[in-house]
Amino acid sequence: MTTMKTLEAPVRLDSVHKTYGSRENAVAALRGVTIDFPAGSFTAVMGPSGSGKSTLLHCAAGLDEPTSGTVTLVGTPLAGKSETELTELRRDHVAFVFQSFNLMPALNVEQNVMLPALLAGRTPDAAWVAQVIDRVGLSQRVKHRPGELSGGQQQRVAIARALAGKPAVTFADEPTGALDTETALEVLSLLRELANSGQTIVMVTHDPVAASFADNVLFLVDGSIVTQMAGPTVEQVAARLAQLGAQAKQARRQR
Ligand SMILES: Nc1ncnc2c1ncn2[C@@H]1O[C@H](COP(=O)(O)OP(=O)(O)OP(=O)(O)O)[C@@H](O)[C@H]1O
Repeated sequence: MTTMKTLEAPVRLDSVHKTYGSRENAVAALRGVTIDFPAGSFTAVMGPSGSGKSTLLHCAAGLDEPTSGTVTLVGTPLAGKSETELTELRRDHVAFVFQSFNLMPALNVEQNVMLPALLAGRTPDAAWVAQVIDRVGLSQRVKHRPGELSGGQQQRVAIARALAGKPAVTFADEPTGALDTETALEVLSLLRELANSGQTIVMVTHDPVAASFADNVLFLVDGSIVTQMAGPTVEQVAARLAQLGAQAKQARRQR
């Protein structure tokens, strides 16, 4: 029995606007985004280059501050929070998985997975660390350094590190961008499992295959969510992207 579904969504954006620069240099990266990411949901964020995907992820994670509107992360409104408060909130509830893995090259697999706990001044739970490393299939590699692992294995270390802190939310920015097809599928299956076990996953991707692992796809154009797709298939996502691309081209011609 889980009570997850009855709780407030761990990530909520309400009328979020983000404008970079000012006056003649102003760029409206988000233009009024309202969306809830429910507990245990896996959402893919897609859209053309420059449509605001990374900005949405950064605002949702408290890494960037909206110009207006509100972001609520695990029940805490982010407005007015200090950098220290935001760092603590992220440390306790949020994990990140990036295209570039972001592992420490001098540390082995086990040490990389333990690092967030050590940085937070906590004693890592060795049994749990061993369990998450096993879960991503790397228990034979605990003493290896990132340089001795394949790209897919490195990304699995990054996912194990994300898992180790038992975060409520994982933000992933093109997590399979640097991986071959087979390892990409392994990483996506892991993210899918995490969502099934109650974590909330928000993933920016350009890849319809990656998006097809999500429960829901948000399509951003020019800083607005123009459409959503539940239960996406690769073909449906690819077709919608092509359609949005054609519309954007036509809109540019008419300007
Ligand atoms: N720090 C910044 N200063 C000025 N403009 C920015 C900054 N960051 C992003 N932008 C602009 O905001 C808009 C949205 O950028 P964002 O990176 O969110 O898009 P994206 O959809 O993630 O793009 P891509 O798929 O190319 O990574 C773009 O026009 C971009 O040039």
